[in-house]
Amino acid sequence: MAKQENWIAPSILSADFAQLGKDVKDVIAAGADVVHFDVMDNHYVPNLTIGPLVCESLKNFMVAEGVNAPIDAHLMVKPVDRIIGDFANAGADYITFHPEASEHIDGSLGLIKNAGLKAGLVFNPATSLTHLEHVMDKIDMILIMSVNPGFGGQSFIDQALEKLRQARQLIDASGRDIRLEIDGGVKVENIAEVAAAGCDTFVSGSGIFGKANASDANRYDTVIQQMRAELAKAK
Ligand SMILES: O=C(CO)[C@H](O)[C@H](O)COP(=O)(O)O
Ligand SMILES: [Fe+2]
Repeated sequence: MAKQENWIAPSILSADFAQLGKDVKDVIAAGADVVHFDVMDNHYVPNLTIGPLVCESLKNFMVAEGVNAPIDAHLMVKPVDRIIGDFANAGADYITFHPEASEHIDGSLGLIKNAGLKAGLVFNPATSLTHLEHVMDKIDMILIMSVNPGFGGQSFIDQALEKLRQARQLIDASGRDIRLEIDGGVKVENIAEVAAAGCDTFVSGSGIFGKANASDANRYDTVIQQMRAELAKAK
């Protein structure tokens, strides 16, 4: 299956939570495609973020303001099953989870698919892609972590590039429309290399919402245009 259109997915982990709706509206208006919504439980990962209530408020705000972008809920929650329905009701469009956080990967994927959402598996730097073997027919997204999950602002782990290439081969062999997403340490400087490895969905938190862009009046337009220009080079 040919690579899908490139999507830039700002991670709201690095947004200003005191003005989350405004930050999301501005970043989508600046040309981003997807809202990457990081959910951390202080158990599966050593950090605590936001849950379904915030997802629902954000979705309602987006609908009211005409902000048209899918919400990509990255669940770093163990066990994951109980919270899946809450995120489906809260307006998430994609739900991805980590194989280590599910007792029955096929069952958890089924909960997401039966709720009418797109489903994906997330692979930490040391997690094998073999978890995909028997569930490729239920997957809409593969998310490769290029940092260990838990925090924004970490450095990109280069081994993720080889994993992206392997995942791209699996997607091509499946003949299905499966998005290949990267998460962690993605910036203007390395996005072209990531795209060349087969990625089509680029999460970036600190690279978009970071300090460098905080004081700029066109703060998100500039960085997203630069990312698009780099992606065009990678074609
Ligand atoms: O899932 C995550 C961390 O677990 C975040 O999505 C990720 O770290 C994005 O932040 P940054 O682009 O700053 O690395
Ligand atoms: Fe994430």
